[in-house]
Amino acid sequence: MKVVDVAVGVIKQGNRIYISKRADDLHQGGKWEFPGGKREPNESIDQALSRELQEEIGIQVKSQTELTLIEHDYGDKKVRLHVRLVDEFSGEAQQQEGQQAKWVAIADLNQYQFPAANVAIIELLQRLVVTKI
Ligand SMILES: Nc1nc2c([nH]c(=O)n2[C@@H]2O[C@H](COP(=O)(O)OP(=O)(O)OP(=O)(O)O)[C@@H](O)[C@H]2O)c(=O)[nH]1
Ligand SMILES: [Mg+2]
Repeated sequence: MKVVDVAVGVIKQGNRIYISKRADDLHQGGKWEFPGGKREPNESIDQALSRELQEEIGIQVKSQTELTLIEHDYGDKKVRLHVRLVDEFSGEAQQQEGQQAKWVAIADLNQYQFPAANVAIIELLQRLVVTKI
């Protein structure tokens, strides 16, 4: 099965992260996610992330740093998540297609249901907080 490259943005303001709810009819629908999406042909991950965050939540990324790379096989789909920390941006994060979204303290991320591949991202964020990024 072909692996799908996905640019994922962990958008951070203070100790809070922006999460949004995936539409019910999508892959892993109804779960919470970090905004982002599939890389298009001829696009770098940087470009894909900037485009997706502009399209999905209306912000302009000013800096992105690599956090981690996660490969996950959902059985029906294989993804490679290129996870980036975005802590500088302009504009106000707001869902452009009306999905639910919220800013959540890193310590509280466990209270939300994410796709299985995200468990490792949340563990990493919580570890980084303890050691202070
Ligand atoms: N955006 C995003 N996708 C994730 C996360 N975790 C995770 O497993 N994925 C998977 O990555 C894949 C691509 O994400 P996506 O559906 O946002 O892609 P997209 O915005 O390009 O959607 P589109 O196909 O409707 O244009 C999906 O199969 C999704 O289940 C996450 O935290 N954020
Ligand atoms: Mg998306």
